[in-house]
Amino acid sequence: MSKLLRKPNNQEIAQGVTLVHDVTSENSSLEYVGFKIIDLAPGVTYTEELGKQECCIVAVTGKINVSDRDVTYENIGTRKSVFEKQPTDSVYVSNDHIFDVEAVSGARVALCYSPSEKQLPTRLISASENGVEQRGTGNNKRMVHNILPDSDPSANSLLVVEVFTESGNWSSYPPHKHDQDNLPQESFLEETYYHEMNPPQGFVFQRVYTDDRSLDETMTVENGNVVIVPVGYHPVGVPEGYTSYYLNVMAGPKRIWKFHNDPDHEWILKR
Ligand SMILES: O=C(O)C[C@@H](O)[C@H](O)C(=O)CO
Repeated sequence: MSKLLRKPNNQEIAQGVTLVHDVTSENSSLEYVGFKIIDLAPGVTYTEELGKQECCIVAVTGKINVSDRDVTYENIGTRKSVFEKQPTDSVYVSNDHIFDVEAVSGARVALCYSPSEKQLPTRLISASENGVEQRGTGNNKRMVHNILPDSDPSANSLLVVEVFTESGNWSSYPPHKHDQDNLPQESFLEETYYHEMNPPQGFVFQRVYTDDRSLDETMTVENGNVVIVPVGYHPVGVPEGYTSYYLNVMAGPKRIWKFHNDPDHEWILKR
């Protein structure tokens, strides 16, 4: 099994709280990005003390209340399935806070982390604030929900987006990378991909590779899997009949998404 591909772990860590994924700097090669998926049964509360990390709490599905013990946002979350293709609500909580996530209905919640020292205000990022972008042409069309783009100064390091790629299409394509801290040409951002497919028996292919091919892995990614992108290009191809959803978390030393296209494939943009 690839070191970059994570299957759901589904560990019940408390009654009604299932830790589906847990990517940390201890169990991966990532330094800047941490990622969890938790499933909560209705009425159950998950609590976490952040320490020196900031967190973007994304209501992937279901309704939740989120509190940093100072401010509380109630009944947030907009969809039963990501494939309703509606943006959802999220909450940014800065380092050194304790937060509670209480499930109003059964809920799947993504917790996106990055190391952080400087406190910023807790903030509701409402669904209506998500910039919805249609990118690409032909079989490269995809739709993006910008939850925490680099134009939004709410976070110190985190960048968070959702991407929907229709049947037979490609995204993160032509292949691009962001693994050099060399602005203004390119930024260094690690990344995680949390994938879902509709219908759920579907799969996508994701390749992660570097110019020198010291890393070159092509993964068959199934519903609920996470792909870790420490470096390299990371295109996604979606087979006919299936729609792909993924939630991207990116972070690095500078909060700028400046990518570099693979020169071998950049011509695709110029057709
Ligand atoms: O435009 C896309 O296809 C989405 C990707 O850019 C994705 O968010 C990513 O690769 C980030 O580096």
